[in-house]
Amino acid sequence: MSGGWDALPLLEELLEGIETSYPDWYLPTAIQEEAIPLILGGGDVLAAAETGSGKTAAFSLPILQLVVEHYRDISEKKQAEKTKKAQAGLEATVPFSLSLVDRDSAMSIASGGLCCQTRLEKKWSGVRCTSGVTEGSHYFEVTCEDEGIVRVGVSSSVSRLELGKDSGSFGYGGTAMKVNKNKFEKFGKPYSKGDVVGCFFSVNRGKVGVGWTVNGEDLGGEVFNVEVPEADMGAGIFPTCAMKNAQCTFNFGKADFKFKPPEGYGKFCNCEKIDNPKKAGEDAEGAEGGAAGKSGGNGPLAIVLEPTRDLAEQTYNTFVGLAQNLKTPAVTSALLVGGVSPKPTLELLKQNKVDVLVGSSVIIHDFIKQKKVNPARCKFFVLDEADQLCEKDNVDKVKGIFDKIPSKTNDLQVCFFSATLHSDPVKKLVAEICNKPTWVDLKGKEAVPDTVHHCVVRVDPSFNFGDLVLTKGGLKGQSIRDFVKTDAVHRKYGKMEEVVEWEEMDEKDKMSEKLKAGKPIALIRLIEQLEMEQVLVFCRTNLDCDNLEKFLNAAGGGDKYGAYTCCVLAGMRSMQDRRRNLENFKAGNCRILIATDVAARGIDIGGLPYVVNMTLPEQSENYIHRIGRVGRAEKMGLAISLVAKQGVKEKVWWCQNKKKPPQFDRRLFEEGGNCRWNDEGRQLHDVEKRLGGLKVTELVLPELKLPQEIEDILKGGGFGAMAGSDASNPELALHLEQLAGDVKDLGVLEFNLQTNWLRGMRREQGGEGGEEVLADMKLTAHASTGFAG
Ligand SMILES: Nc1ncnc2c1ncn2[C@@H]1O[C@H](COP(=O)(O)OP(=O)(O)OP(=O)(O)O)[C@@H](O)[C@H]1O
Repeated sequence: MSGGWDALPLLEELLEGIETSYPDWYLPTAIQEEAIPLILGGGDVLAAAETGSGKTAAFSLPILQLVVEHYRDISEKKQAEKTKKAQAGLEATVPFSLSLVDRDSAMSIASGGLCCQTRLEKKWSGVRCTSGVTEGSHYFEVTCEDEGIVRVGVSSSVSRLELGKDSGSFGYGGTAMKVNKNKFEKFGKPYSKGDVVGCFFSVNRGKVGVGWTVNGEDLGGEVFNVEVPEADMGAGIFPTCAMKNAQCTFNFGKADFKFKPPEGYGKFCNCEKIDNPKKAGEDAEGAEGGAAGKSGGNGPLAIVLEPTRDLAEQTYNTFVGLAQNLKTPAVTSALLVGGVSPKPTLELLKQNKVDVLVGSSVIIHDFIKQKKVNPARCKFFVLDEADQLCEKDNVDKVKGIFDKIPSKTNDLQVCFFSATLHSDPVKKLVAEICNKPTWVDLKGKEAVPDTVHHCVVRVDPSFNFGDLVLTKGGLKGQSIRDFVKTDAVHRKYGKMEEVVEWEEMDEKDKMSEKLKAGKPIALIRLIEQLEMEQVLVFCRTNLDCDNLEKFLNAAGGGDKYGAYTCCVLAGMRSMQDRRRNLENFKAGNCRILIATDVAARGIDIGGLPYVVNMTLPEQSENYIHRIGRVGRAEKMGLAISLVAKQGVKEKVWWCQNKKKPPQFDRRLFEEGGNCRWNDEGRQLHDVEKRLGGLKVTELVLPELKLPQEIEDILKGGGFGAMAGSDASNPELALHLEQLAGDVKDLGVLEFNLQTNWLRGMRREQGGEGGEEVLADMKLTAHASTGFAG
């Protein structure tokens, strides 16, 4: 049982996006419940679930969230960095402490700003005080708290932190050496852990004098007294230390000194200070991040591949719909498919505004090759309808794209989605591009929704189709056969030059041709008998689609009120045509959508009741995808396949070389031509095997005898209605009856409450006029609850 959308770890804005764009998605589907947390958790995911089970949202929701989280992460890191730097800037200006910015990065400063430490053994790390002087005589102390080498002294604000290297820098180290201008001289005595080094110094009109004490012992007064060139003086002279693997604590005089300063030198903290000019730098990156929180290179963060342009467009629309309420940051999706100008997307890509790029594998591959899409930043790679993407022509493109993504550095997450993921090519690609993927297999091999009923109608070509007349449409009363147009594979009904007369054909060819002519007629009988409001019809080839369209138009196409209005969704049509046709069909302006496998895979047409296969698909996987256009989102669907009567075969075009039909060679493929006998028996066997049994119904023209369970559904809610909404369902009917009683009781209760309250009011006010209101209320109650108060 679903825990609801709230049980999924999705952002509030995405839940709002669902509510706004898809108000009828009351609960997540099973694949959404399984896949969303997995994808959000990171790692590669392979998800197989039945057609129409909501797989698109199962990957688009988590991908959108991961994109948002990626940007928020960057934003947060920048914010933290900024805060750290701001903090550092603040503390860097606290007077008489060790600067958090004027220091080497290996030098850490403890809170309080007086204790410093470095663990580098081979390299000097230094730090200067936040305050300095340009005048006067001053004293400070440094206590050594650790083994390691310490060098204590003063330096100008422009000197290097490695004390003693410049002319304005003076140091005395634990190895008993003093240093200025990088000149080391033996001096004083060694000091180390536990010793207190005092530094007394004077600055007077560009002259700097420096001397040291160890544990209170003066080592000889100002042992340096030198003129410092103005350019090396910077802003002034600052207490400084440099160390290797050591720790020490400064005392600028705020606490009592351990040893008295030499005569004439005051507490450094009492000086007329100048501030260390080195402040926390501006955070250029942080400024760029801004409210949108977007940065980190160009190119899309997610690439979603689809096998066809129509599907890519559909998935792109889902991304846009679900991302509606994402504002901080907003997530931009873009589409890149053939047949649609790429300009707007390329412009967005140029401006580095594309977060999710959805497109067909071929086109995205081309644009990557042309360097117009940069996959360098891609972190999420989704293969929808993955089994089709693994087919011969596609798989090289997919691999080509994958190879260009720096998968290791980007920690790339790869997701495969499809109704059928068990083929060898899929397994091979998974092994090549996935890293220990998690499987979500909700249906195993038979990823078919329970809401789809299957039915095979045997077409007997020996039936005299010429006797059938149309009962509807503009040609009502006329024989149908005159309008049937076949693919001319037998030359009888086509407009080919070498017409072969019917009498010249052998029996096998005649049967095949009659079968071809019989199937569109059977389709019309089905549409009429089942009173199909809408149906999606699959044909083998573009040519078959064209011919069926012509036949249906002749039989009664026309506008949306025509008996057999139809439009085509096939690969040979332009993108604009396909889009318009699909929209027309979805809007209910046309009854029959004729499609090829390539065009209709994954297409989502809400509540579609019927699919008819004019011929079975070559691969049984495609049967799953075809029939998956119905029975979506828990709606009932019926899939009917027109299959020849046993023993009869249909000759079909077999175009391996992609020649256009007029150039087709009608000889069989084995003889060097472009034809072959379609093996429907084998195809049916494959489908039956995949589904675990199919109901075969013999076609009896003009009446079709439908299986009882289909008749039952037709008498109940019908196909296209929600599963379980069948009014003949006695349990449901009982439940509705009980509910109706409760609703009625509630209405009575509310009515009584309100009338009593009104009567009370009336009595209080000494009462005129209340009766009218009561009468009014009674009317309202009648209207809303259907009973008298
Ligand atoms: N949680 C949900 N509740 C109700 N309907 C949903 C839900 N999620 C998705 N849908 C709807 O279900 C239908 C099928 O969704 P989708 O196209 O994502 O299916 P699919 O599993 O990708 O199918 P296919 O394998 O055919 O491509 C769509 O109309 C979609 O709007």
